[in-house]
Amino acid sequence: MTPKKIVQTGPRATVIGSGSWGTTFGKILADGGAQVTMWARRAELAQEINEAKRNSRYLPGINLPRSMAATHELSTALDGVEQVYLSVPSQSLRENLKALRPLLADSDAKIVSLMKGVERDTGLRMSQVIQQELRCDPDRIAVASGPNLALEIAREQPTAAVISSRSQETAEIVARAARNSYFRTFVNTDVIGTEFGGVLKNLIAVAIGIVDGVGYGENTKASIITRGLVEMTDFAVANGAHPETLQGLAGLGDLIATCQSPLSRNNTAGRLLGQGYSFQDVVKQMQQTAEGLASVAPVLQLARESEVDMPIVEQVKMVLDGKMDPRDIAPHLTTDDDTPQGERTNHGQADGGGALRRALQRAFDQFRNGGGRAGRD
Ligand SMILES: NC(=O)C1=CN([C@@H]2O[C@H](COP(=O)(O)OP(=O)(O)OC[C@H]3O[C@@H](n4cnc5c(N)ncnc54)[C@H](O)[C@@H]3O)[C@@H](O)[C@H]2O)C=CC1
Ligand SMILES: O=C(CO)COP(=O)(O)O
Repeated sequence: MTPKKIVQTGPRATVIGSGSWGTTFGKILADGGAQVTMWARRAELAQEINEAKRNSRYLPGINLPRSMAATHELSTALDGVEQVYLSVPSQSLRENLKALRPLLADSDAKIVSLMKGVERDTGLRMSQVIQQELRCDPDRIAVASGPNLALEIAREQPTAAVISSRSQETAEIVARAARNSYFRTFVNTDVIGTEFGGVLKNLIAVAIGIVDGVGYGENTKASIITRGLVEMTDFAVANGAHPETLQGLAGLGDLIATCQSPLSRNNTAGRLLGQGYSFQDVVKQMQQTAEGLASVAPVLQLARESEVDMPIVEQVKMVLDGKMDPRDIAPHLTTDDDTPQGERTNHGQADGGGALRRALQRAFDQFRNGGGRAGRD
């Protein structure tokens, strides 16, 4: 095949984090014409990317674009940057932002989260942590999500994603940069729904891994995926998302990809739990980030606060805590009482508008009390 000729006339983009997704996203941007610098924690990895155009630990067998540069010096990485893409484990984002902040003090660069977790101690989404730590205009912040298993995209398999920002203009600027012959980006302005889609599908993927590990078949998995989407949508809508976002790439799309693929780290972690490994053993065995494991507790806390039932996530937590034998997991069979439950796939409607009504009530209460809780949308 004739090598592609790509002219790097696009924006100067820096990716913070050279793991599997950060490096893949750097390739997406470079193949779309951006001038890409990767920041890596380890000097040896920066050197490997620069000299061999490889990241052998995270993307074995993948040739990276010749134009892609890398450094382990943050100040070099951020010099003159127009777009900053963040791809570190969610629990380490805040500490990384503290180092970035002085270097971006005079910058109006767009800041894009590629991450799919919530902060364990605060329950905040990544865009909220960015806004807090960089103290920047939320219109400069975007998030990327969708069915985006890194290795498939690094192999240039055709894929779609969504870029979301409160500002349509920012979403479009980022979507134009993060687009090439094998990667297509759509836009929306529902940041809450887009971020929660990515967080919640990880938890459902852990559940699917567990039942897979136990040896249950397709009926069980399809039941959990379908009920999982209801659970994801109820939760996201109660926390301010638009239900249609959860039917899109960042919700259903990512749920399908993550629940089906052995490449998924969340799915893999679940499978190990289902095979009988303890939570501690699973954490030791995982070579890469499985965000779902850290997001379970804060998501359940938010669910309690917003009065949303999450039987699947509850049972995942019980398995993680060693309080439920994986063979007993059957979250789709959970019901509050003996009365047959409505299927409720039209969120905020068939339950008498419960989730929607509760979200409106909360907004009204916050308004009456003179504003929302700090840091939340
Ligand atoms: N891998 C994938 O297919 C996709 C991953 N994501 C999300 O991207 C985010 C990053 O995940 P991956 O790149 O897959 O993880 P990974 O485990 O492949 O790489 C994580 C990177 O962060 C670095 N790192 C670890 N701790 C750090 C710290 N304290 N400070 C700075 N850097 C640190 C590691 O050295 C590594 O380079 C996660 O939120 C994940 O959910 C989103 C879409 C696809
Ligand atoms: O987010 C992903 C695919 O869209 C990657 O999923 P895992 O983090 O489970 O590998």
